[in-house]
Order: sequence, then C-alpha cells, then structure tokens
Amino acid sequence: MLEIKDLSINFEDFTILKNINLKLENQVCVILGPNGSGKTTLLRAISGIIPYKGSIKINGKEVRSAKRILEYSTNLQEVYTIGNSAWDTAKIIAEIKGGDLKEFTNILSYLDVDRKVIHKPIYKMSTGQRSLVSLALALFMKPQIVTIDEPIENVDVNRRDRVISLLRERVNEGLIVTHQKELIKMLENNKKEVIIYTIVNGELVEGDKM
Ligand SMILES: Nc1ncnc2c1ncn2[C@@H]1O[C@H](COP(=O)(O)OP(=O)(O)OP(=O)(O)O)[C@@H](O)[C@H]1O
Repeated sequence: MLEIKDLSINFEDFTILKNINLKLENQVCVILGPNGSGKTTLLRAISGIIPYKGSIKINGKEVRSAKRILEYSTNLQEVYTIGNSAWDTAKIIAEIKGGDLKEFTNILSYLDVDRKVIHKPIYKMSTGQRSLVSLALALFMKPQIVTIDEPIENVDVNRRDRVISLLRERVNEGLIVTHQKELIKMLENNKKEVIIYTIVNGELVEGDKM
C-alpha cells in the first residue's frame, strides 16, 4: 500500500509539488501533466532518491527512513547507474532482494533486447534500449509496488505491444507516468481499474486535465 500525505517538494526557491495526497491499494495510477510539471519528481520522491516534506509510506514504512533506494522498484534510470552494466545492476538487485536473474533475461528475451546490450553501461545504450532494460530491471523481481516513468515513449511499435502486455501482467500497484494517453485504455482490463491523475500547478488533480 502506498500512502502519500501533504507531500511538497521544492527545488531551490521553486515549489514543484504541493499538497499531494494519494492512497493506492492494489491499484494502478497513471499520472499525466505537461513538461516540467513534476511527474518524474514525484516518482523520484516515492523511490527515495530525493528529499521531500510530508509523508510517503510504502506498506506503512516511511520512504525517507528506508535503508537503501533499491528497496523500491522503479524504472528511473538514475537508480541503476550504480552498476557497470545493466547485467551487473540486475545481479546487485537480485542479491539484495533475493531474486532470480533468469526472470531478468526472460523479460529481455520477450522484449527482443539483444543480449549484448545488457553488458554495456546504461549510458551507452540507445534511448529505446535504455527504456526496455530499465523496465526489465524494475519488473524482474515481481515487485508489489512499482513506479514507471514513460514506459513506451521511445519504444518501437512492435515492442510497445509487449511492454503493454508486461505492464498489464506484472503491475498491480503503482504509478505510471506518461504523455501517451492511449496507454490508459491499453492498461485497463476487466480486473484492473486504472486511476488517472494530472499534475496541475504542482497539485495532483483527479482525472485527465490535459
Ligand atoms: N534536481 C533539480 N534541481 C532543480 N530543479 C529541478 C531538479 N529536478 C527537476 N527540476 C525541475 O523541476 C520541474 C519538474 O521536473 P520533472 O522532471 O519532474 O518534470 P516532468 O513533469 O517529469 O516533465 P517531462 O514531462 O518534461 O518529463 C522542472 O521545472 C525541472 O526543471
């Protein structure tokens, strides 16, 4: 369960997010909003990467008091640059969390990512490859809660369908940031409700306000 109360985030003298309240329990939430509105900032805060005011609790535990950022599953690429390559990073995640690396390679095969790619540092991958590998890293441990930033933005049409299938199958609770509104319909099925929010002037407003 994810519970956010009175969250606000400032960078230098600017307030990026304010009065954010959100509760998710076995729900998927899609976050819309214009460029620079604070979508990625919200995911960074939930992932424990940046400081925040207010409260963000995952299963009752305050994120800022988590011992390591890898406790939470996210496809934010900055989380994964700690490894020399995506493969090294997957090994670190699997070791910390006690998971199966085979799942990582299975997802990469499903997304048709060349095995050579995962042995490159993340910064040497193409933009689309980086998206696919980051998604595989975020999902291979079958996490309960995930945050996903722009999962289909730079992905070709054929792989896009596979990314959507993976998200439908594996994401039961979490936040997905996108500019691609068609993703909302694609994620919905008869079992899953997708809640939509838009960041408007730093606040989280229910529904599609774009
Ligand atoms: N570390 C930082 N220091 C200062 N300002 C920052 C920092 N990170 C983000 N910002 C600013 O915060 C605002 C929100 O950025 P963010 O990346 O969250 O936007 P976004 O909604 O994800 O945008 P986009 O749709 O363009 O990806 C922007 O104005 C950005 O310049």
